[in-house]
Formats: sequence, structure tokens, C-alpha cells
Amino acid sequence: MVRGRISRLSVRDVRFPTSLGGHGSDAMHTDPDYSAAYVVIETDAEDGLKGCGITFTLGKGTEVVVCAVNALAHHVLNKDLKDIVGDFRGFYRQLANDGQLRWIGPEKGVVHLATAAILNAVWDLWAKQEGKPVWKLLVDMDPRTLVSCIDFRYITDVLTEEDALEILQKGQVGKKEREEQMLAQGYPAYTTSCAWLGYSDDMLKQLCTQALKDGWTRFKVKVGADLQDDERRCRLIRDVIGPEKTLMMDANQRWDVPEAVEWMSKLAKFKPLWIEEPTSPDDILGHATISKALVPLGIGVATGEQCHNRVIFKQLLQAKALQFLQIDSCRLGSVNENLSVLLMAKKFEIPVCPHAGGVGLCELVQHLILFDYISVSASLKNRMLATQQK
Ligand SMILES: C[C@H](O)[C@@H](O)CC(=O)C(=O)O
Ligand SMILES: [Mg+2]
Repeated sequence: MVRGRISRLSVRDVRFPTSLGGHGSDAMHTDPDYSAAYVVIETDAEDGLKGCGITFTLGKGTEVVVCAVNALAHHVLNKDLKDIVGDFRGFYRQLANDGQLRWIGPEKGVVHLATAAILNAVWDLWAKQEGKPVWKLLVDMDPRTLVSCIDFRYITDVLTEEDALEILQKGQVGKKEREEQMLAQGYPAYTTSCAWLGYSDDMLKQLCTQALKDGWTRFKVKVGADLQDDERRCRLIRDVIGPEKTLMMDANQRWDVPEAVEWMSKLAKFKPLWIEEPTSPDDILGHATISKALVPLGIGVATGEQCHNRVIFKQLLQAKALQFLQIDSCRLGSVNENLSVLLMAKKFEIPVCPHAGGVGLCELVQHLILFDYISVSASLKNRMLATQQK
């Protein structure tokens, strides 16, 4: 039973000096300090429960997101939680479409990151009040209530409310078994953290060796800055992990479209499953061109961590521009907008492999992908979750 009026919202700028060790580095983000704008909401209910939500940042600029959270706070303060979640679509719209702030969005950039942090906190509070993790809250929710959390504006040409309902109703079949399976076995995952671009060859070798020993079977390597370095590093990784294990490559938007095709044709010999973010995240047709050229080489295109809203995902799907769709729990407008993307992916039969790795992302995205498997996709084929090895 949801309860309480939101009486306080606080937001903190939390930063970790990861750039000192080259952790998280790639061909475009060479010195990230993994950071977050960390939102806490409190209510006047006597249970003392707090909702915690974040959005992921790379250090500088976190203060700008904090400022945007404060600018949006009045939409949340003094609202009854029951009214927020009782009309979650309306509340999402209100927050994502503040009549003045949307001018510096809309549904993208800093304002949308701030929206995600606040909504993540609302979902956390709702789940805590129900005594469940967010994934279980979603899995137990009836399809009509789930659909009522989604803003279908701009996507009804590919996904209507009726389509969404139908997908979710079909997903009810076998749900209990899939939930039991997940609780017993967990969800397949790959490690993102043994091959950051700033790591030395020795470090790469050592981390891949250890990951292999620890049982990892899927690995991701950063590429895109220098072809000779990429060839050497990919060879080194393949030497350690062998030809059978899965290898993914991530260029973090470094290339132009023809350059991406040419570069990946050279790296094809290392048998990557996908090339992630080969070019600008806004270039939908560019991704389609790259996909068309690389699919015959056995390489898929993956993207999503910087796709700023459901509209971009809609067009990537319409244009057949990706083979792996990477939702992000803090880039999109929290669970609400991610639900719409999971359902569109299901409609187009494109596997979802969420982006994670930064502060809190691995933890957040588990909830979305468990819900996806149990209630939407019902498939593990070509699907895996990004995570960081300990
Ligand atoms: C800057 C981030 O670490 C980025 O490189 C993460 C990323 O692309 C990924 O995990 O994928
Ligand atoms: Mg990436």
C-alpha cells in the first residue's frame, strides 16, 4: 500500500577519482571520474523509508545535473506518492515536459538525466513500501498498470497501448517458471572491466586471465583510438581467452561511418560479436549503413548508452540499424521510459543487452533485465548484461 507525502528531496554530487587508474576509459572519454547525482526523497509517513535514485556522470558536469534536479524538485515535493504512482504516465509527462525546462531538453541531456535520477528514486521508494525489489514490483504488476506507467507519445506509429498490452499478456505465460529460473541461476553477464583503453598490456593480460579463472566467458574491449594498438590488444585478449569465448568491442562513438566499416573490417579477424557505438549516437542512418556492411562479417552493431530517449530507439529499430539494443537506466527517463523501449525491442525481436558499468548502473539495470526476461522477452538468446568484475 503506497503511502506518504513527499516532504523532502535532497541531491548530492558524488565523485570517485577513477581517472587516476584509467578505469572506465575509452576512445572518447579518456579520463572519466565515475560519479553520480544522488537523489534521496523522503515522505511524512511513519515508516521512515527513503527513495534513492541516481544518474551516472563522468565527474565534471555533475554539479549541472544537481542543479537540474533542484529545478525539477517542485514537481515532486508535497505530492502524495499514491497520486504519483496512480497516474505515473501523467507524472512522467509532467516531469519530462516542464513547460520551461523542456526548452533545454526536451527529453534529452541534463534535464533528462535529472528526470531519471528523480524517477529512479520514486521507483525505489514505491518498491520499498511494497517490500519488494523493483524487478519484483514490475513482474507482479498487472499488464494494465504497467502500461499506465508508459508515455506512448511519439511512438504510437510502432507501439500502441494495445500492442504493449498484448505483449505483456502473452508474457504472463510461463512467468512463474522464468522467475524461479532467474532466482536459481541468475542472468548471463559479461565483464566490461578488464580492457579499458587506458590499461597497459600487462594489466589487460592480468585482468583477462583472472576473469577467465573466475568463470567469465564474455569479455568487452575498448577500441577506436589507434588501429595498431587495437590489433595488438585484441590479439593479446584472444590469446588469453581463446577462440571460443565471446568478445565484444566498444568504440564509444569515435568513428565516421566509412571509417567504422573500414576499421571493423580489419578487426573482424578477432571475431567480435558486436561493435558498440561505432559512430555518433544520433546518427540512425549511419548505424544502419554500418550494420548492413558488418552483418555479413558476423559482426552486429550495439548501441544505446547515449541514446537519449525512446524516439531514437524507435528509429534505430525501424531503420534496422542495430542487432543489440543497450538500454540505460539513467540515460532514459527511468523505468517508465525503459519499459517502452523493452516493449519496442520485443516487437522488433531485437535482443536487449543493457549498458552498465558506471556508478550504480550494474545494480539498477539488473531490475530491468530481469523484468524483461520474466515478463517480456522470455528469451536469453543473444542476451547478456554488462557488469564489472570484482
Ligand atoms: C566512460 C564509460 O566508462 C564508458 O566507456 C562505458 C561504456 O561505454 C560501456 O561500459 O559500455
Ligand atoms: Mg559502451
